[in-house]
Amino acid sequence: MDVRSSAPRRVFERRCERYLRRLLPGFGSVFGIGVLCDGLWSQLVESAQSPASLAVRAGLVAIASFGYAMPRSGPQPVARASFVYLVHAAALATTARPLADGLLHAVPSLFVWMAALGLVEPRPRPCLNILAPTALLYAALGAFMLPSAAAPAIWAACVAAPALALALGSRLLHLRHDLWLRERQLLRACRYDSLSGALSRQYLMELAQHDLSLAHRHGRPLSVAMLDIDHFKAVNDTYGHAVGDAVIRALTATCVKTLRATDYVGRIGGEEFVCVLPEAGADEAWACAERLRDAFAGQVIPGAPRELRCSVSIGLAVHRDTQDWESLLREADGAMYRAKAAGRNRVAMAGPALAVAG
Ligand SMILES: Nc1nc2c(ncn2[C@@H]2O[C@H](COP(=O)(O)OP(=O)(O)OP(=O)(O)O)[C@@H](O)[C@H]2O)c(=O)[nH]1
Repeated sequence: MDVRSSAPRRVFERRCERYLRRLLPGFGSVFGIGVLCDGLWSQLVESAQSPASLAVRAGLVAIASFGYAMPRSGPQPVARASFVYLVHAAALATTARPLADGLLHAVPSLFVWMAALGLVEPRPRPCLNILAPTALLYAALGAFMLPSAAAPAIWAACVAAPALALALGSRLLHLRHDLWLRERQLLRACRYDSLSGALSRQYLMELAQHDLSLAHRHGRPLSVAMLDIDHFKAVNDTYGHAVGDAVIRALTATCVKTLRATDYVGRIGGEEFVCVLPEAGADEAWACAERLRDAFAGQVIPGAPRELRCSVSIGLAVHRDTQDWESLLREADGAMYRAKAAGRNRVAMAGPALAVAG
């Protein structure tokens, strides 16, 4: 199966954008240091290099730093990277003035920096958008400053460097996309139960603990419902496990349909589910549980050889000030067992004044 085609491309694109934004300061400053070192080297090796040229370079490197040292809220990273490349390319071109064939001296450095962009921005279009102004600048400089015999060398470099960046980028993009897909699959396998699509026990606990801390902090209500399918073993024994699985899926679907968008459901055991209802006090939780119980009891299980309806027993617990998640869950579990003992297909509320209804 080629999972690549089914992946939401925009999410991956946004991730690439964030990646470029994160790497730009490091990459830009290394580029700037490289440009300065290149200037120093030129001055040491070629005494003709005027100190003024080095000063101009340093000034341009400082200007380029606005492109990568800007706050995150600044312009788009592709525009900033393009600016950094163009200004650094102009800094490299300053060797063109004092040195004979100075422009040709700058080309190898520029070639390396242009080709290296593929490692930072592997997406073809943004990569070309960043490199195009720089390549055009050098092609134009070559046309104006070099004899016609030397200019084609610069033009070849201006085509070959972006081509190399694209080739590097395309390989990297492929690897990163594959890695990203695998990461998503792994995350999905950890967070969701494969049979029902409900949250996994682990992920439900993480979310619930977070929501419980918020409820604590802001003095808001939060309720937990523990659900257990009634006589599930008999369903399995009578109709087989495939129908049992359909019952599990039907209960999840009922929860998803019945709960509010801010509520969530997880499967924490074979036929046991937990619903977390943030912002719901006792009355709202009770109404929600009754709605859910009623909806499930009225649902015909798909795939059963004859008309089959199942029921669920629900235990409710409402969070109090100092309560932790484990004890809240224990209370909901205790209430659910009382709902079973009272005859099943009913809702029970934990607490000193025990209420059971169905
Ligand atoms: N089909 C299916 N069955 C499962 C799954 N996980 C657990 N079970 C079965 O769920 C049944 C649980 O039965 P019990 O705990 O005895 O409870 P019950 O029959 O629902 O009885 P009460 O809870 O007292 O109403 C067992 O037969 C398990 O084999 C699953 O993923 N699919």
